[in-house]
Amino acid sequence: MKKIMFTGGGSAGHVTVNIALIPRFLQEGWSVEYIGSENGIEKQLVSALSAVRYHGIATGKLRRYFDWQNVKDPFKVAKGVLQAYLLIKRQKPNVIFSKGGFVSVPVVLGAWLNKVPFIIHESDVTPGLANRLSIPFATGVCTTFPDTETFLPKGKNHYVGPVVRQDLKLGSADRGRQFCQFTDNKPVLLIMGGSLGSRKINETIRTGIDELTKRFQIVHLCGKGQIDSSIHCPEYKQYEYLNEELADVLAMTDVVISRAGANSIFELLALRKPMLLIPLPKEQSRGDQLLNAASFKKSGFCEVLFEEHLTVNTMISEIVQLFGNRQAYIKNMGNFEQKDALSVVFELIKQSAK
Ligand SMILES: CC(=O)N[C@H]1[C@@H](OP(=O)(O)OP(=O)(O)OC[C@H]2O[C@@H](n3ccc(=O)[nH]c3=O)[C@H](O)[C@@H]2O)O[C@H](CO)[C@@H](O)[C@@H]1O
Repeated sequence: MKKIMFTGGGSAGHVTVNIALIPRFLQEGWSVEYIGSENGIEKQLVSALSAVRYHGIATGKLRRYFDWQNVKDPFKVAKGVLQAYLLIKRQKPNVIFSKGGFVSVPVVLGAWLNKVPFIIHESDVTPGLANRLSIPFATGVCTTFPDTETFLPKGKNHYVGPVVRQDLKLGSADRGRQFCQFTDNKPVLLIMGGSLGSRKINETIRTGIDELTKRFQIVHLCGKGQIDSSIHCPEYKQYEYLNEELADVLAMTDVVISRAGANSIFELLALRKPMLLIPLPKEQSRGDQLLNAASFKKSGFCEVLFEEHLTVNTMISEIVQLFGNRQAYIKNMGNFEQKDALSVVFELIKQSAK
């Protein structure tokens, strides 16, 4: 039986592509294991898959700011490399697939030391730090955006397009309304502040709640620990994070306000949901979401509101306008050619396996 090990984590954006691919490998009779951090979101998401064995290793975060943890973290990374090396040596996978995020670096090094081929996936236009460190050792790199090629060494690039979880397309609007106790005579606005939530977006939404609920029923995915229990409004439902219910909630959704994380926006595109994107600003990131949002805007899939212009008033006027023009965005999204990226990546991994 062939064996694959997946890695990737830190935020859900570094896990969902793996979650999309895992069922295909299981269906094809592969044994599937996962290496992630001891306590990250990947552990929570992968633990729900009973057929997948999870291994936790020590990880250090690659921070862009000063923190005393930065002094301890190199030791944790070294421990993680040793753990990953020994795990891979013992488990003998035929191939490793890495979705990036800081947990993936020790795994990639462990794979390289054990001479196990590994494929990387990069969802953003520009490769993240963890992937940049890993690319020189990788067998190949799958990309969501065609433009990523310019940042990769010759011969390693495989432009595959977005890999979207199949079950997201199977939602039911009726089940979504039942879950949220919503009616079907008022439009639904979904707010996704990225997989970890966004404080700034959360605050703005909550300040504008009276005005917004005049027009919309609202589902707010606000991030861990960010529920505001002082708000009691039947047309405003808050959740830290939704798993299996997300497909149903998306099915009943008319318009979305979202960060511009690559996985989220391609899922919204696949489901033809008009979106107002508020990309994570440059000060808090390497600017990948600004590029993602610009690319979607150019194709007519979304409107963009920069965080420096974000106020209750700009947000409400932009979302009302987007809702009014929603058919135009839906039409543009209909022109996007969906490739079967999942099968392409599956074949590529299969061919690379030793
Ligand atoms: C702060 C940060 O580092 N953000 C990065 C991170 O975003 P982030 O982790 O937010 O990732 P994405 O937006 O790409 O993906 C989020 C995933 O979580 C899922 N989801 C979200 C909320 C929820 O309640 N339930 C649920 O299932 C979405 O459907 C999606 O599949 O990775 C992305 C992909 O590399 C990057 O583009 C982002 O810049």
